[in-house]
Amino acid sequence: MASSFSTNVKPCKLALIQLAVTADKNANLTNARTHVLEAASHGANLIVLPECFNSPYGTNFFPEYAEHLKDGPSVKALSTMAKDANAYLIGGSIPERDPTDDKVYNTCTVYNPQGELIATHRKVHLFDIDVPGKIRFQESETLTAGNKLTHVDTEFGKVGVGICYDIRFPEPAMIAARQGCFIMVYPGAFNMTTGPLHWELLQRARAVDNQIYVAACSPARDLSAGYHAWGHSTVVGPAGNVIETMDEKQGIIYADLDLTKMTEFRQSIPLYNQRRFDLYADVSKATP
Ligand SMILES: NC(=O)CC(=O)C(=O)O
Repeated sequence: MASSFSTNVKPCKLALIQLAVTADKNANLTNARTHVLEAASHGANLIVLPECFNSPYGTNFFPEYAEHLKDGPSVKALSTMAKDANAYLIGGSIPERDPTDDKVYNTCTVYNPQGELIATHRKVHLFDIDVPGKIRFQESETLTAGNKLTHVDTEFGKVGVGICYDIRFPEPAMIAARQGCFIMVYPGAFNMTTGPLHWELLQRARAVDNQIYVAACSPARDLSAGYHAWGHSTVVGPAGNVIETMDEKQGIIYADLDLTKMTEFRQSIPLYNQRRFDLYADVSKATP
């Protein structure tokens, strides 16, 4: 099966904004705006914020900070930011309350340069882990899982979106790549146990298996908070190479994404024409 992504698109400059998150939602939104406009002033036209950038990361905080997408302050602020930045904005994630069932979701909202909300992704795989003596976290105590995969059409090509724990599952990235996405973007907040072990490894794995770009954007580490994020927001190329990464502090990294180079790499190692779907299933065809 040949690769189905289009190369007839503009190159783009990606920015990952590793924000310092506080307990003050308005301050978080103001900080996000400052950094989004800074990224845009450096030429970024695809800008990404971290998981849970408007609230502390913790199961007790999700219901307290949750808001409706229709008229919540975060969606309004993000839409204005995207418009003022004249850029696509992958708005990290926020705790979302659905007015129809009152359930709370960990939701990424995506905006075009006109500030229109063009996609939403609710975290599909909830972060429920228990590593004895290290970390126990059960998102399902207060969150409900989403039930769809998310691919967003942009003028730079199709973008796949997942949130944090979603990266541990190879299928969504595999499906996105085979359905024409050139990048998977994961707002995410790994921690001091799983970050050093798996953060970069998983990004490189998703990239090299699928010959796509992968970007993961974390909050900055705050040792006074209950959850210590690993940081290290990173962009990985279609060869599995780390293009750009950073430490645990607040900051921005940039990467020029070039689909021509991606095509050349795919032609030199042509996995897309060599798959043996006579021996194993094509998960992208089995999507409900
Ligand atoms: N926070 C997450 O959703 C995931 C995580 O930290 C991990 O997989 O490790």
